[in-house]
Amino acid sequence: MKMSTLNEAYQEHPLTLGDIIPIDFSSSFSLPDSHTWSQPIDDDDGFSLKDAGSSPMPTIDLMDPNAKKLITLACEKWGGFHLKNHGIPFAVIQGAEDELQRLFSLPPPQKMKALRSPGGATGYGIPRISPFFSKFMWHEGFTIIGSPSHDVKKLWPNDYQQFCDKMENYQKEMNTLAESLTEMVFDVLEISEEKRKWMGASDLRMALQLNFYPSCPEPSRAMGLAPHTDTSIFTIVHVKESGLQLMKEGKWINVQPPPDTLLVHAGDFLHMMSNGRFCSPLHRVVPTVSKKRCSIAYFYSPPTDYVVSPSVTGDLDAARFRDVTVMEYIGIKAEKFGESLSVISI
Ligand SMILES: O=C(O)CCC(=O)C(=O)O
Ligand SMILES: [Fe+2]
Repeated sequence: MKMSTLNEAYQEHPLTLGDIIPIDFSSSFSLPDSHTWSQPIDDDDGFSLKDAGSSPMPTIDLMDPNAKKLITLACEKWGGFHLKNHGIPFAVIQGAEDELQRLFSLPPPQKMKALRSPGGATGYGIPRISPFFSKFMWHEGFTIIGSPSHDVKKLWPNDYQQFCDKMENYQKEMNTLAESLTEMVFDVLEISEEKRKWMGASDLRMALQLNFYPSCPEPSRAMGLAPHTDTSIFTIVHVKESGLQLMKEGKWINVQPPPDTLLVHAGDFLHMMSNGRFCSPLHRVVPTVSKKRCSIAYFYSPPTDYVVSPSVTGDLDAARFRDVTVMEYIGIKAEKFGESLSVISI
């Protein structure tokens, strides 16, 4: 069996404990200086968070006979879309969300038992991108790769099976969905059968990120999740609340998901494979209200030894990125973060 992508790559890029351990949010009645971002978040571009009620990004019906074309257009224009009729049973999504709530409701000392190790990829902790910012985010997370049993046993020694079952069901459904979306864009990009050999049924190697944004005493000065792009082909996010924003033409756009949809967006690997045609949108989460918020992000990526290379279809096009293995790119991202795509640009 292949080693998991992130577990392997992160061993080389350990963090300090200060960049893993969250504060005790439940006893923070005002925003500490360490978590206060300099600008009130909703003032920087005049795009009011009070308009968070609808999303300008397209909603695509997976059952639509034109789905492939619509997905292509949305990936070109936005780097993402809302997906309805995605086929994932409500009970599977609700099951995962219930377990997420159960986990983050544990008392802080209990959650600390499953703390991510400095060179590790899975378990409990603050966002892995924290070292790139001078302030901390109003966020706690739990990362799962494959079976979560190793980490969850530390939280519920006798009662971990339910959590594992719900998360594994969720991962299986997400894998099937991500694979069919990826097949569509790979067809459009004329990616060869040879380059798709890694795709296969019930692959549990992908990362699942449970995000929890505790209720916040001063939301307009806090950052839920700082701006980043994802290291994936596609990321599929289950989220109900507002707060997620995508950067489009220099402006932050609110992308409040319509009911019963999943949010799908491209990551850096699809950007590279499409030679820049599909964007990997910069995105962030801002706490819009003092209420808590949660999301589940599934990152669909090729195996570590896969060579990501731009698919150049037109005769006049030249590759804009050099070939890079998934492992190498994860290493570049761990060091260079937002500069990573320019590091491999030709
Ligand atoms: O919480 C969200 O809406 C987005 C989460 C996200 O961007 C991530 O986990 O990479
Ligand atoms: Fe993300």
